[in-house]
Amino acid sequence: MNSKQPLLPSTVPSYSVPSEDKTSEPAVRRSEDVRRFTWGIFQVAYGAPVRHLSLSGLRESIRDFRHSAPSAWRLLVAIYRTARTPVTVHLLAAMLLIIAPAFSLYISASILGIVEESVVSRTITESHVNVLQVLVFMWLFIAVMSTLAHRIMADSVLLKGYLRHNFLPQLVDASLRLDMAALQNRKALRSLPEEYGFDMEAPAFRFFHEVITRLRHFLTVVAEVGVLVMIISRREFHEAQLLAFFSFMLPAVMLFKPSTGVGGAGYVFWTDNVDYYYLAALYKLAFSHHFRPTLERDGMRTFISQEYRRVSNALGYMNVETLTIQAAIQVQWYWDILHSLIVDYPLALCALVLPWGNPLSSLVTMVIVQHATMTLQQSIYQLRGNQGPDTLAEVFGWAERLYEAVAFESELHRGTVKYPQRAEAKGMEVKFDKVSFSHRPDGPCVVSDVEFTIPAGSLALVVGANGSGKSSLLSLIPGLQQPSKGEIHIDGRPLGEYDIESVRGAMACLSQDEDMYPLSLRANMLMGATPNPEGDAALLKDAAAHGCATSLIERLPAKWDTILEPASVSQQCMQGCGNGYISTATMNELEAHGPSFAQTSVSGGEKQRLAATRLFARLLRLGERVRLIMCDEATGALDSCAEREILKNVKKLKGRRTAIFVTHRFGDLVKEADIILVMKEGRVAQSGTHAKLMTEEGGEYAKMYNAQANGFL
Ligand SMILES: Nc1ncnc2c1ncn2[C@@H]1O[C@H](COP(=O)(O)OP(=O)(O)OP(=O)(O)O)[C@@H](O)[C@H]1O
Repeated sequence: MNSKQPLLPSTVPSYSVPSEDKTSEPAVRRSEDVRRFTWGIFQVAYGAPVRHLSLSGLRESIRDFRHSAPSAWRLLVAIYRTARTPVTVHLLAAMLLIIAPAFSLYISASILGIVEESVVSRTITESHVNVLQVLVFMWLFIAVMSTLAHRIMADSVLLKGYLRHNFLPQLVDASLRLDMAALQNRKALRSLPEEYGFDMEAPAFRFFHEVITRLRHFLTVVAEVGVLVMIISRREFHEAQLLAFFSFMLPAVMLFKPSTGVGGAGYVFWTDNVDYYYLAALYKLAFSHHFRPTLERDGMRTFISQEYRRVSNALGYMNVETLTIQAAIQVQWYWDILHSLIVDYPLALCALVLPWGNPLSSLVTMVIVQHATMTLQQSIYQLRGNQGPDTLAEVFGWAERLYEAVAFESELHRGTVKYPQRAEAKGMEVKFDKVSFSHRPDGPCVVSDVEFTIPAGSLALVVGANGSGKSSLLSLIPGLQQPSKGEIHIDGRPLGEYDIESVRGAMACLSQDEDMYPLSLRANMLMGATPNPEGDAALLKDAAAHGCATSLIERLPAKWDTILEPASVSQQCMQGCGNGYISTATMNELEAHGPSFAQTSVSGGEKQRLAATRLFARLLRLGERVRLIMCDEATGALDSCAEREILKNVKKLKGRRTAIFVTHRFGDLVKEADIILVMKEGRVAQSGTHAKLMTEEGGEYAKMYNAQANGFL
């Protein structure tokens, strides 16, 4: 959708239906790469098809092939080594499917030849009978074998299992190596599985399947045309002409007929019709339960209902269903007629020329034409249907991208120095030396030229207005983001020189909006720890007490085993893929016996209690190893008792560690802080103790403090 398009117009302008219906004959308006035309209320844009036969296109394809072929070959070999037996079976099945239709065509023509000879000579010899029997037996054998081969190719369960087992652990590592910067880079992500793909396709299978299937379908057509040439060479001139016509016209029509009205190119579509977007928004408001509480609360039910009717009337009977346009823009009419004559009704054309030939011979030719066209049709449909948007050269490119993803190494952290575990250390010293940072390379600096030192063991506060850069600043300390300028020093050494995992191992952080992982609460709290059946229960109890979450966990349905947001997996067949609708009784069965993926809702404050409990579990577990505690406005949703209690507990456990708190609430903490950094528009506007900052006249800190203090008057 056009981002400049206002979604909810203040006034709905009158709507006019486009005068021309250009559905069947797209009116091309632009001759550059992207072409556009109007389709009902929609604008359609598509890339000009580039897959025409041209020397430059051919050269480009060959160059792409040569570029990607080594990776493709490497991946094919790796797949073979991973799953020798399933791959061999798969390849044998593919070979059988290549020769089966051509062979069957050959056998049927041979049988018809024998029948024709017998009718002409009015006798059937014993050798003819023997040959006939062998041919029929072979025909049936091939039919059975190709049915089995189809099943093997379609199933591929074993092959997928091997691929999953071999490739997924590598991809898991690759994904976990992606740092925050890389996560914003779509190129780095494009070959990694989607987060919802757990029970979906096996890695590299699609590549293998595409390569084998495309080759198979191509070779199948070649083999069929080859057999047809053999058959034609044995027929009389008149029939041979007829056969030749169908053998070459049919593949030509089928192959050259564009698959859609835009030549099979991918396309996008949108509309500038404001009513359309307004109606879509009203539809969502009416049917989404998410908005029901606010709509009910504000008494908007009647308004939505009336507006829906009004805008629906304004839009009239225009089709707003994008499914039709999504599915396909129809091909030009003359292609459909040509297709119908040559491909769908070949026998009608045959019958046209019948009176000029030998009736028996023509009859045999008609049967051969019937069989040949059916077989060719099927193979060409498969060949075409299998062509996704990518060419074979592009499919080869998938292998290259997979290897790129597996080989990804973070650009950010190359340091190797382990952060020292000194028992006598007071805490972690954090120094910012003229540090600047922006979230995007071309974006504004959200941290600008920041300089400060937080001595080891001190308590530091970061305060400032919303958007002043506090969280961004904190994210630089564990190296989640890389400064664009300047350097951060930890205990006197540049952060970049450290093995970042070891520095992070010495930190315990709590951020603003922390979600629980889709695991049990117990697993959340003890993640990474060696299981200790006796100690764990005590640790969890202690952590929950510190995080004010004891009674909350008691109330949860499965206590510590509760999973707040389980990672759900599919439990239903896909309709429209040969499966029918799932009956109510079947759904009831699933509900009664299947595991529940229902989410357990907790309030914002309860979520923060659990996140705080996780922080305390880490602190209690790692003990002295943690030298820096960072809390980024982690108590904003808590009631004041819980907030006070949790902060008191953090301070209690702080010990000799350094602690950095980002806060908007100027409670007792400000008076205890050794250093307060006041952020304003990405810069440290002031720094010092509370007492010092309060004396700085007209200072940002005093203004904020007084505003809050006066708020309670
Ligand atoms: N991932 C991001 N991508 C782009 N810009 C971002 C991103 N995160 C934050 N920003 C922008 O950076 C600026 C500083 O945001 P930051 O979250 O650091 O401020 P803050 O002081 O912590 O705010 P608050 O008090 O509201 O939590 C803001 O303008 C924000 O919009």
